[in-house]
Amino acid sequence: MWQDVNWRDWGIILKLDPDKKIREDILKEILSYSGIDAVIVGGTQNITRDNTEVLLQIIHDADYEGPLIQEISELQAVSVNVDGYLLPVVLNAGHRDWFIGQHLTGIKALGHLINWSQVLVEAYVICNPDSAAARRTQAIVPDREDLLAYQTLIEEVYALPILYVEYSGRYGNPDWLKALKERRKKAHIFYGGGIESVPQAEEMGSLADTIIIGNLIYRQPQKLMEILDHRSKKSFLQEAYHD
Ligand SMILES: CC(C)=CCC/C(C)=C/CC/C(C)=C/CC/C(C)=C/CC/C(C)=C/CC/C(C)=C/CC/C(C)=C/COP(=O)(O)OP(=O)(O)O
Ligand SMILES: O=P(O)(O)OC[C@@H](O)CO
Ligand SMILES: [Mg+2]
Repeated sequence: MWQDVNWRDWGIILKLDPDKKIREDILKEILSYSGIDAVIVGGTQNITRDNTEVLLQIIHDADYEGPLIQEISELQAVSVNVDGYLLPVVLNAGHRDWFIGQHLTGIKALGHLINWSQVLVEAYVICNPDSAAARRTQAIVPDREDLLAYQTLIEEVYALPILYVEYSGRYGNPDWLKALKERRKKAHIFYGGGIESVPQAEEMGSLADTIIIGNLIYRQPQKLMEILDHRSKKSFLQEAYHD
């Protein structure tokens, strides 16, 4: 799958959480907007097969034709009803489970069934110590120097395709993203965390290759629609900011 889509051109991804509540009609309205390049289904807490399949069915029923990706955080919730998978590896995890342990377990359990062309690895650096993801992975919060070193590590040592700068729940430091952008040689940069307005989407959209919006969908769907509307009208991510 991944070799057939221009995922490096994705500007905005929506991340839908099976554990979060939203009215179905509002979600379907959001999914009908044209400024969405891909939808990720995933989250950190209470992800089950049941709530994942319910959400996937709603997305399949909506007026959305783009890529539908599952970000795997629970082995038992892996679904076949998606186009592809993003597999997180948390570089700054304080426990090896989130860097290597869960992955070994998963490969031993499902290895014979996995079509690896459907899998893309994301190297996470979790920067907000108050996020559920940070607590779950016992993340060792990086400073600016650490973050830049992680970038070099994944480009030159591990050769991973995506650096995911994860501020989940909090707006990050644009200066850090600027430094990553200036140094970047190979790894595509995902930024996610606290995007709640058009100026914030523009700012992080100009620094990261792809921005991910999560909580806003549930907290202020109207604001998300403003961002998507603005993007469709101005094509700001593709034209103004991608150089
Ligand atoms: C059909 C078939 C067999 C398909 C194959 C599927 C496949 C590719 C299997 C791979 C096998 C494998 C290697 C499995 C391991 C899976 C696994 C459990 C890996 C660990 C993943 C991981 C490191 C999770 C940690 C948490 C994390 C980074 C989650 C990502 C999502 C995230 C950060 C959400 C935001 O959460 P947050 O905002 O903090 O919290 P809220 O939910 O409260 O908002
Ligand atoms: O929920 P928010 O803060 O938008 O963050 C998006 C995403 O990076 C979460 O994994
Ligand atoms: Mg979240």
